[in-house]
Order: sequence, then C-alpha cells, then structure tokens
Amino acid sequence: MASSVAHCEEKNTKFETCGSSFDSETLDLVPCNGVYLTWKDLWVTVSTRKDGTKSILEGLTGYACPGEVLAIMGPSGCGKSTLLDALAGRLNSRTRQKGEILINGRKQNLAYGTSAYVTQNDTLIWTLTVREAVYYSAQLQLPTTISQTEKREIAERSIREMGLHDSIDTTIGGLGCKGLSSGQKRRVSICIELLRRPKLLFLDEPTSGLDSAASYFVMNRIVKLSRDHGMTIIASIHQPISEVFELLHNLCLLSEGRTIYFGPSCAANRFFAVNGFTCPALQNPADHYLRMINTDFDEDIDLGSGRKMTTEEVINLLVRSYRSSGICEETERRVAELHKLEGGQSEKGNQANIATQCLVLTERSFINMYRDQGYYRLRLGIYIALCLSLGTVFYNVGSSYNSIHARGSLLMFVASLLTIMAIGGFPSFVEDLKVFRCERLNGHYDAAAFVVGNTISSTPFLLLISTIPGAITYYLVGLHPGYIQFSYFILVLFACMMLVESLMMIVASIMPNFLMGLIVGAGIQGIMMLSGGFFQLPNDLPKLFWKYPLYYIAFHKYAYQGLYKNEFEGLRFPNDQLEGAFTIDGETILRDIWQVEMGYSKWVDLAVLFGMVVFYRLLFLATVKIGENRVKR
Ligand SMILES: Nc1ncnc2c1ncn2[C@@H]1O[C@H](COP(=O)(O)OP(=O)(O)OP(=O)(O)O)[C@@H](O)[C@H]1O
Repeated sequence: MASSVAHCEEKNTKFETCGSSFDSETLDLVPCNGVYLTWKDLWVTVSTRKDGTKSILEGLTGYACPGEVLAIMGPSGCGKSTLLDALAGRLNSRTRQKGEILINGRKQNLAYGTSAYVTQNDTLIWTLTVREAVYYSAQLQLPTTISQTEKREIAERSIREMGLHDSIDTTIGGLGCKGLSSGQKRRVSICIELLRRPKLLFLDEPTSGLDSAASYFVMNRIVKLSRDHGMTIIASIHQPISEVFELLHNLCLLSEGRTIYFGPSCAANRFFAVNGFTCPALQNPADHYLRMINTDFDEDIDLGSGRKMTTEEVINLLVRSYRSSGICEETERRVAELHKLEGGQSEKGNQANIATQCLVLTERSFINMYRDQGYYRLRLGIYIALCLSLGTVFYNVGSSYNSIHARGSLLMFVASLLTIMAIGGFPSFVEDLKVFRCERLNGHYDAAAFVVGNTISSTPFLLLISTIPGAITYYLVGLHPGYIQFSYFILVLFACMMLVESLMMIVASIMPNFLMGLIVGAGIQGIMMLSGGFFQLPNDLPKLFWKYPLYYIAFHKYAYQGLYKNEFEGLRFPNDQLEGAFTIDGETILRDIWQVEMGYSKWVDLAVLFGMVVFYRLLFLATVKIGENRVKR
C-alpha cells in the first residue's frame, strides 16, 4: 500500500505539472500517428416499449490519449459498454446518440484497421487451437512484407506474453466441446487484437474470468504496449485488484450513466476523501469507489460516527461535486485543447493483400469445416443413410409405365427435400458469421475474401456429399444409364446444395438468432418448392405470385426440369396399362406429363443453377456490406 501511495503521489504531481504545460508541451510530444479521442456532452438514449425513452449516458465529457490507458469503471448496468460502443461507433440501431465524438480534433470515421475492439463475449473459431487461431490471425493482419517465419514468431511470442504457452496446442472449444477456460479465451481474444498494435483499442472487461495474477500480467502487458507503441487504450473494468488499478492512467467512474469522476486514477482517492468518503487503509480503492455508488442493493452507506447516507444521496453529492471541481474544469480544458488539434484523417494500416487473405481464409475455413462435425461430417452420414433409404424404396425402378411417376417423385425428392437438409449446418454458419463480423469490424480482412474463402472451402465437402450419397441412390434405383447422365445428376445435386447453403448464409447475415433463422430459411425453401412445378404442374399454378414471378425465381424449377430432361430424354416406356399396348417416348413424357419447357437443353438449366449460385453469393456479400455500413460512425 505504501508503494501505492508513493506511486499515486508521483502520478498526482505529474498530473498537475502536465496540466499546466499541456498546451505547449504535450502536443509536441504527440506521436504523429497516435489517436486522441475526445467526447463532449455525450448522450445516449434508447427507446423501449415499456419505459419510453430512457437515458443510458447523460452528458459525458472526456478524452483518451496515446500511450495511456483509460479505465471505465462503475457498477453493473451503469453504461460502461454503451460508452465503449458509442466511442467505437458501434451502437445498435435502437439507440440514439447526441454530442460530439472527435478523433484528433476531427469528426471522422475510423478507417478499418486503425481501431480494434475486444468485446465482452469472445468470438473465436472454436475448432482451432490457440496456436492456429493466433497464427491465422497474424497472417491476415500483418503485411505480406513480413515473412511467414516472422509471423509465426510474432504469434508465438504474443501467445507467451499472454501466458498461454501451456495451452498453445489446446483447442479453443465451444458448442458443447470443452476446451479453454473463459479466462484463457479472453486472453486469446486480446492476443489476436494486439498483434497489429492498433492505434486505438477498446477492451470490454479484459480481465473478466481471470484470476488476480493473470489480471495483473495481462493489464501490465497492455499498459506497456500502449506506452511503447503510442496506443490509445480504453477499457471497461469491473473490479480491478489494487495492483491493476495502479497501472491505469485515467479513470472514468460512472453511475447510472452520469460521471462521478473523470481524471487521473490516482487523484480519485483525494476526490472521494474531500467529499467525506475516505478510502479505508488497506482497502482496494476500486472496491471502495464501487461500493459507494452501487444502487443495486438497498443498503445505506455508513460514514462512521453513526452517520448514514443512502447510495442515491452519495451519488448525487459526488456528481455535483465533480461538476464543480477543478478536475472537471481540467478535463474540459483538455477536451477543448484536443478539439483544436486538427490532426489528419485516420489511415488504414498495411495488412495482407486480398489474394493472401483469400488463401488464409480458405485454409482456416476448410479446417474448421472438417473439424466441426455439425458442418458436413454428420450431414454426409445422414445423406448416406437417406440415399440408401431412397435407393431401397425405389430399388431397381425398371422401365414400366409406372416407373415414370416413381422417377419423377424421386428426382423431386433429391432436388428439394435432400438439399433442404443443408439448413442443419445453420448453427455453424451463425458461429462463423459471428467471428467474421467481429474480425471484419476490427479490419482483419476484406468481406469479399471471406465470401471467397467460405465458397472455396465448402466446395470439396459439398462435392463429396453430392457424389457419394448421389451415386448410391442413382445406381440402386437404376436411373438413366450413362456417365453423362450420372455426372449431370451429381452436378445438379451439388448446385442445389450450394444454393441452399448460400441462401442460409444470407439468412444468417440478416438474422443472427439461429432459431429464427432456421424457421425463416426453411419457410422460404418450402414456398419455393411449392412453386417449382411438381406439386402443382406449371400450367396449373395460380398465375399471380406462384407462376409470376416465383416459378421463375425459385431454383427448384430449373433443378426439376434439368433432372427430368436428363432422365427421360432418350428413354421409352411401354404403356402396358392400356389396351393395344404402345410405348411412350421420353420427350412426350416431358412435354405432356411433366409440362417441361422443351425449347432449350438441360445444360441451360444447369447453367442457370450455377449462375444463381454466383448471384446468391454476391447477394450474401451485399447483405454483409450493408450490415457493416449500419455500424460505421
Ligand atoms: N439496446 C438497449 N435497449 C434497452 N436497454 C439498454 C440497451 N442497451 C443498454 N441498455 C441498458 O443500459 C444500461 C447500461 O448498459 P451497459 O451494457 O452499457 O452497462 P454496463 O455498465 O456495461 O454493464 P455490465 O458491467 O453489467 O456489462 C443497462 O441498464 C442496460 O439494460
């Protein structure tokens, strides 16, 4: 504690000295590419059905400087995460923001890559080991000019610095598979964001889940990095131990969205003491402040000598006292000074080029898809079982007149009901998209690289799922003999699976709640299936909506018609059910029974299906980009 006091006194003197010489000296000392973040009279409100409009943040003013760590503290629900989100430009659409947030004295969007945000919930690819997760991230974030060996070394050094060397080859874990502890996951998330040394770093509860020693080492490392690299760090912290508290430069103490204190962390003790709330000896100052301003429990504050105050009274007193204090004046003076900075536009740092991003993301996504049983492996097993069932139900269908209907039903089942099962991979898509969103917001790579990586990495799995189960059904049933017919059948099945996956990716990007996504995805496909021309023949479909435009938009039409042409063209079926038996040729069946459009070949249907795959993937990219623009400041 003695050292703590000495440290505090030293910092206090520094604060006062800095304060007076701020205008002339500090600006000269500014690392030319550092980020000064200021906010003035910042209000955030949210509209709720129950309470109408509610203020979450009430007129906050403050600043964060390069080389320093600003800690946002306060009881649970006081608005720490909301302040971080507002400063990072990530408030959700239900909230409204008022006030001025400036970067280097300018109102500007943070270029992707200049800032990073470690959110409260760790979003990591759970199938990777710590080494893989950090190394892939290093490959994506660090420029191509750095060699692979150096990137590997940087990744491993960062892992050691975060105290994760013992778990370096442990799988991160999640989705029911045990792996790292929550504190270790926290450190992996921080480690990944520190790789590129962002100029501005937001950390939401960086020490949650960590024991006291780990909290100290992690925060110490963060403080050292901010000093060495001129990084501006803003961290919300719940309950720092005293050693961690001593590391912090500035403190923003909030209660119910109001500022209780903003200034050097070591001067907070004096502020509380002056107001009659002296921190008892041997007590962690952070614990003391939080106990004074926690309104969640109905307990009065004991001021000694039998005097008591309600927490609400303490908060009101501290808020008033801060507003009229010299520290508040100093904060406002600094904010005003920093407003005059007129620094440059934030610039995007160097990172891997788009080709490297595509390659790395393809490899990472391939490994994830291979290891995540729910993605494709389970589906392959189920498809084999289903195709065996189909093969036995329609076994050796033959070429009787009755086989016409059996073949038609089987092809419809393959093109629609078999492919709809791709929605089983939806939870994995949602997890992938969560990681993508988080990494993308932190500027790790381009959205197009993610779409390319995801498409290429899924292709071999989908080809395997189409070929093996498809072959089982094809040969057990005895469909149209010939390699071209068989290959066409597999290609249509593959295209349909790609389409369903793309559709589900679009749904996942709009609707991240996976239960709602599953229902919506299945619903859309059910409707498209109905209009495909099997359940109701094309000429019998109601013209409005079902025929125009849905029949032409739904991929089922092209899949059914392509498969029917592939199956029936060139075959003849004896009609042994009518007197004076005759044979009926495939073309007649297509035209008269299935009402297939015969003006173009089956290859056109296949080309349309692959064209749709490209269109759906581009649509997915567009929805992702639109979603991104909504959160930019
Ligand atoms: N979109 C929203 N709609 C309704 N209320 C909201 C919304 N966002 C935040 N709030 C409310 O605003 C208050 C502050 O929330 P915030 O998450 O910023 O608190 P916090 O200090 O970070 O809490 P914790 O330490 O528990 O994470 C809470 O009461 C929360 O319920």
